Amino acid sequence: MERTLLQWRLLPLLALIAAIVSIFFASPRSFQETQGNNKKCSLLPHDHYWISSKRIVTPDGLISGSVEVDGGIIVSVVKEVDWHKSQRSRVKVIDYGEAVLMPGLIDVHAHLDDPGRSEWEGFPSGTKAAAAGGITTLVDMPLNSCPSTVSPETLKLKIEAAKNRIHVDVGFWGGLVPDNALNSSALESLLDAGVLGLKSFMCPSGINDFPMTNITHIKEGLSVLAKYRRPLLVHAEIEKESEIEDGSENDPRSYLTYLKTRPTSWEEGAIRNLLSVTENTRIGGSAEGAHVHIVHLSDASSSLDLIKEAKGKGDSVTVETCPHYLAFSAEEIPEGDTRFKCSPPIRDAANREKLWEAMMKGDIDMLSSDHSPTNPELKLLSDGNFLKAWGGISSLQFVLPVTWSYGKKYVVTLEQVASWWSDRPSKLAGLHSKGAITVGKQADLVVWEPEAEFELDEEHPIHFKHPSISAYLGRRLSGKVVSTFVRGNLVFREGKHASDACGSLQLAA
Ligand SMILES: NC(=O)N[C@H]1NC(=O)NC1=O
Ligand SMILES: [Zn+2]
Ligand SMILES: [Zn+2]
Repeated sequence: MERTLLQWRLLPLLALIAAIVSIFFASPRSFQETQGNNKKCSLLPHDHYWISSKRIVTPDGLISGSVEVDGGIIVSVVKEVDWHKSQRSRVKVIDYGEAVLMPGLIDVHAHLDDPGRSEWEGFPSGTKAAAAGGITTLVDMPLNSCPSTVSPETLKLKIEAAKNRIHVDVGFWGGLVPDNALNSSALESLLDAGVLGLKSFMCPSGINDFPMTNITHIKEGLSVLAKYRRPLLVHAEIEKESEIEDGSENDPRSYLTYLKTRPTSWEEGAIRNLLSVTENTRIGGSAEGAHVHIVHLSDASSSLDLIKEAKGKGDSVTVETCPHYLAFSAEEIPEGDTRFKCSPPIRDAANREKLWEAMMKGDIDMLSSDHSPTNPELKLLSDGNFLKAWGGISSLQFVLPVTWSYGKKYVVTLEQVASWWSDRPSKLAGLHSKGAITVGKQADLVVWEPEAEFELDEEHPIHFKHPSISAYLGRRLSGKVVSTFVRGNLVFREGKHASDACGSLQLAA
């Protein structure tokens, strides 16, 4: 009798003590304390936790093990064999098993069109798509928003528009245009305001307040950029006579007509011209410290050869291509299907093959989306007029599975994907606290299942604003994003976003 009574009194007491102890150890620090009083930034109520995976992509190769995140920073990376129970007993462990844990993607080339053309995309939808695609940082292009980002005042408008509306981290490129290119104090004030570098066009951009630059503008721009050690990104096409003038004699619904209006000689001519000033970026040169990055290379022949040659001579030059040039070929673009229109254009299958070879050899340094959406009406989908439709591919959410799916044939490794999408882009943009799973870096991470296949059908949730204009619709891809972490915040998990937009602005200091 006495024993039962004792049990009755002691048991609840013991249970209470156990509950208090377990609460204390399971949630080590109050979430509110550590997340700037905002519980809604993350789908995970922990600030200090471990992530385990059998496939973690680190700079030292693929490991099976665990990554410890505390306060948004990677504080340890431990191989499975070295991971002792004592290390994890006090904190949450998320075990992703066979899913791959990789640094989050850094997309250095996206047009979010905000402010001013947010009906084309906008910061909320664009960054939600990024998070759902495993992109943890993107750098927004200075054109297609209105006004273009070409001065401290117009950068300020971007910053205002992005506040509390971005779900991943966002930086900005400024525009190098004739108005500021020959005015070093104007350029300096734009760089002082925090743009990560500049972007210019060697042909008409299609946007009225973003005129093209000539080689003198570019040369002057580089001399200012040298002081800041920031890059110039260049859209390298130059208008030359084409095989057909304006296509008026030809069928505007045929992709071949459009292709003939922008031949490879446009890229080659621009790159030849551009590389006449990049010798200044060599060590000891007048623009040492500046760097030239050629965006969205399409021509894998003469244009690429010129770039390789310049690199060989010590010019500070890099080049990117985009998933659409690696996934599609001119031969397969249906008549009137303007979803595939972009510039420079998607070329033939033999060129695509050469682009992949250059990726595998390391001659092309990195990838970017060049997500350049518009209002569906401007894609002229029912007309199918390639000559009049808006040029730009919508892809932001799909770049990881597209790279993986189309790279399978070439036996692309996970380490290469991380190099093309995280390491190299972080260096280009000067985002040195990002881009790798190593101690001290920000915990920008993507968890994904390379083997999981899915169909981009009507049922697939697409977060960018106008899914109907994406050339990827209807494709079957492999590589499903499971979770995305931005500075330790779990911003996306299994189709769901954290409710608040807690991305931070990445301004150059
Ligand atoms: N203005 C703009 O976004 N242009 C982009 N679209 C495209 O296809 N190539 C570009 O440079
Ligand atoms: Zn461009
Ligand atoms: Zn672009």
